[in-house]
Amino acid sequence: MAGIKGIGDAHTYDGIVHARWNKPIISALLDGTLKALKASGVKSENIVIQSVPGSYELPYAVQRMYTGSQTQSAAASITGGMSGMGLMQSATDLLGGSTTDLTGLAKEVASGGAPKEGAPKEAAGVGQQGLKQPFDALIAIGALIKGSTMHFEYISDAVSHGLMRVQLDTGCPVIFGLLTLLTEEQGLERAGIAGTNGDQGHNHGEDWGAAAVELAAKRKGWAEGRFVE
Ligand SMILES: Nc1c(NC[C@H](O)[C@H](O)[C@H](O)CO)[nH]c(=O)[nH]c1=O
Ligand SMILES: CC(=O)[C@@H](O)COP(=O)(O)O
Repeated sequence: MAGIKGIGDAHTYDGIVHARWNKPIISALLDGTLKALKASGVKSENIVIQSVPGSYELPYAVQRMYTGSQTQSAAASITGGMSGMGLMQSATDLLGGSTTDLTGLAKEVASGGAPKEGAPKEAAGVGQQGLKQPFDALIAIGALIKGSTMHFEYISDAVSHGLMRVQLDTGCPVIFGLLTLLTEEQGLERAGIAGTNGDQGHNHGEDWGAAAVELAAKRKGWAEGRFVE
């Protein structure tokens, strides 16, 4: 692939779900992810952001988001669009009571950047017209910091396997934006906000956004038997 910039076109739909633990780290990672998506040409209105309490919830959330996007886009193509009905409204109606969990979670406008305190809050902007197609890629973002028990190991292992399972089961790329940290400092460095000025390290969110765009483009090519670099 000649370069990432520009390959995420106006028809690329990305879903992001982030945990709310370790908020400064998550906020920076989310900002970095959005920056990379937009730099590559993905439109803000085609990015849907959801939050969940903690990283353990990430596999379930991406799985349900993808299923919801498939249902939503199928219904939209049948009815010729669901104008006037917001994404989550229609997802709720279509998926019924079994998915009430996600519909109550916080949603943030992609252009608004970092997650704010006090989720849940009402949706605005992103996805209000409904998805015209299922997500091309999903990005799961979380920051696990090791404590003094085995909790960290169990969650890290479960989430890693869960996210892999979702992408292989659904065929939708799921970008692994889970930091498994021994210290908070490691997280600040990997979010690019370490040091006294808060600008040290490398923001891995930028890599995740770029990976999502690349996988979305390659996924489309592979589906048609086109193998380009
Ligand atoms: N300790 C951290 C958690 N813990 C919460 C779990 O992920 C989960 O939400 C809870 O067990 C309910 O199922 N989550 C993180 O993302 N980061 C942590 O450091
Ligand atoms: C990520 C974790 O599981 C961790 O923060 C939990 O801490 P602890 O093992 O001290 O309960």
